[in-house]
Amino acid sequence: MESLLNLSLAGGARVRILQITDTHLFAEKHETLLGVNTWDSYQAVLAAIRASQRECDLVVATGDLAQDHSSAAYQHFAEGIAGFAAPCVWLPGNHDFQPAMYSALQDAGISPAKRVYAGDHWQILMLDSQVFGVPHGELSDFQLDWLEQRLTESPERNTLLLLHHHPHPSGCSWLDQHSLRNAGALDRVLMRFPRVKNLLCGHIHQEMDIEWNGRRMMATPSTCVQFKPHCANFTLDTIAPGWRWLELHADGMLTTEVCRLDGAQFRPDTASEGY
Ligand SMILES: Nc1ncnc2c1ncn2[C@@H]1O[C@@H]2COP(=O)(O)O[C@H]2[C@H]1O
Ligand SMILES: [Fe+2]
Repeated sequence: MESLLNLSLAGGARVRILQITDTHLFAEKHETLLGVNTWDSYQAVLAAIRASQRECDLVVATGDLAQDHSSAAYQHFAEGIAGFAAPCVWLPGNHDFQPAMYSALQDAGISPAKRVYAGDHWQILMLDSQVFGVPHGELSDFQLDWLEQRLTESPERNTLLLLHHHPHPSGCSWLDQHSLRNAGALDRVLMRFPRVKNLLCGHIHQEMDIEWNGRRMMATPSTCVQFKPHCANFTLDTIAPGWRWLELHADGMLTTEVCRLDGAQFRPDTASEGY
C-alpha cells in the first residue's frame, strides 16, 4: 500500500495519462459479456491507441479488469498493457478478485503502487472502493485515513484522485444504486484539501464530466460494453468502446479527451437484461 511510484517526465512539465477501464476480461479469450468478446474489444482499443501514435507517461486502469476472478484474465490484461513503454498502475473494481489481481499483475511487472508522484507538481492517488461481493462501493476508514495522510504529506501537489465507483449520481438510477455509498465521508476529507480538484472513475461504462461539490468528476467508457446514459432501468448503448486521455499541467490545469473506436464491430446484445 505504501509503495510510491516516482515518475520522471519525458514530455516536459505536463503529465500525459491514458485511462483504460472496465475491460471485463475472462480466462478464455473467446468468452463474451452480453455478446461482446471483451478480449477482442480490448485488443481493438489498444490497436487504435497505438495507431494514434500518442505518447503517454502513465497508464491508469480503474477497475473491473476481470469478469471471472481468474489469474488468467489479469495475465491477459497485462499482455495488452505490455505494449506500452509507460508504467501502469491499477485499482480494483467491484468485479475484481484482489488476491489474483495483485499477484498476476505483480508477476507481470505491473506496479501495485497506489500513489504516483508525477513530476514536481502532481500526485495521483488510487483508492480501493470495493466492497467484496456486491456492486456498490464504499471507502473504508482505512482508505479515508490513508487518503487524508497522503494529502497532508504533500500539500503543495495538485492531486488527481482515482476510484472505481462514482461518488455523484450518474443519472442512470439502476447504476446509481451501485455508486459510492459514503460519498459524504469522501467529501468531508476532500473539503480540507482544495488542491484535489479532479476525480476520475470507471464503473458506469459511459462518459461523464460533471461538477461535484466544486470539483470535477469524470468517468470513462469501458473497453467493452457501454451503458446508455439517463436510463432508469438497465439499458445497453450501441456506442463504441473507448478510453480517455488526460494531461496534467504544471499550473494545476487538467485537459482531457475521450476517444472511441470507429465502426460498429462491438455492438452488444441489446436484448440482454443484465449480468
Ligand atoms: N439488470 C441489472 N440491474 C441492476 N444492476 C445490474 C444489472 N445487471 C448488472 N448489474 C450490476 O450493475 C453493475 C454495473 O457495472 P459493473 O460492470 O460494475 O457490474 C454490473 C452488475 O454488477
Ligand atoms: Fe464496476
